[in-house]
Amino acid sequence: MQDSKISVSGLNLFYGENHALKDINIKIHENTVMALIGPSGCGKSTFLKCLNRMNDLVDGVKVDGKVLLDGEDIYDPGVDTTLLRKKVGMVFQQPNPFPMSIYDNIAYGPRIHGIKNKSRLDEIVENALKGAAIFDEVKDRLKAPALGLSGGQQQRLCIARALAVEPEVLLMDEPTSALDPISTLKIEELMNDLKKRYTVVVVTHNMQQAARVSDETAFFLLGELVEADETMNIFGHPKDKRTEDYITGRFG
Ligand SMILES: Nc1ncnc2c1ncn2[C@@H]1O[C@H](COP(=O)(O)OP(=O)(O)OP(=O)(O)O)[C@@H](O)[C@H]1O
Repeated sequence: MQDSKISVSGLNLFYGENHALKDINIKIHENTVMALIGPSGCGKSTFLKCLNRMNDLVDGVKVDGKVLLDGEDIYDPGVDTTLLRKKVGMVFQQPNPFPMSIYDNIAYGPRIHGIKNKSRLDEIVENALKGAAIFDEVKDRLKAPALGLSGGQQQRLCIARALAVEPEVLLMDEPTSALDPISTLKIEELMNDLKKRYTVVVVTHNMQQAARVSDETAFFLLGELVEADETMNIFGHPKDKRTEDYITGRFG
């Protein structure tokens, strides 16, 4: 098995009095896709957002424990969260392109990080769009508004936008739940490709999707991580009865 890209130990998160994540310990390996599954409200999105400190933006949140990215604790007080979120990019459930051109959506992040040179930006935009398997569909209308794309195209554009700042980890929060089956398939194929260069962590409600796209799966229940293992073991030979009950549809 590959090295751990992310190593989480003793992670607890409270939203006020609500103990939403309870003593989570897990390793996420480099160049793999990890799926997070579990019933609604079990803490999947909360856990995902701990990996780039997006929860810091919520009032009244308290986090303790360690989240190591390449061995460095991302919760150390000295960590620059802007740089952290550059390394650990995120794609959300609803495609959320900015109300600007396709080109400017992708160039936005690199420009913020100081890249001004036109030919360098052109190159970044092209590579990011290619990396998200959407370049051929948009190459003749880069100056057109991003909001004119279909939902599935918008989501791949958002993936391209995340790739443009050269992340190492890509977090995806139910990235296909607002999409039709064909767009979903495209994103699933893309995930398989993305793991060659990035480490991907994806929240999904769709267990077939978890089985199709991921190398490892983590099952959460009521804020606890019940088990995490290779996907074929989780779906074929789960160790915990609760995992078996969930994947066989007995609850959730
Ligand atoms: N911003 C917030 N403020 C307060 N409580 C929150 C917040 N976000 C989530 N919670 C609570 O934390 C718990 C875990 O929620 P979370 O969204 O992580 O679950 P989830 O497994 O991703 O659910 P779903 O599958 O429905 O998206 C829930 O009890 C939820 O109500």
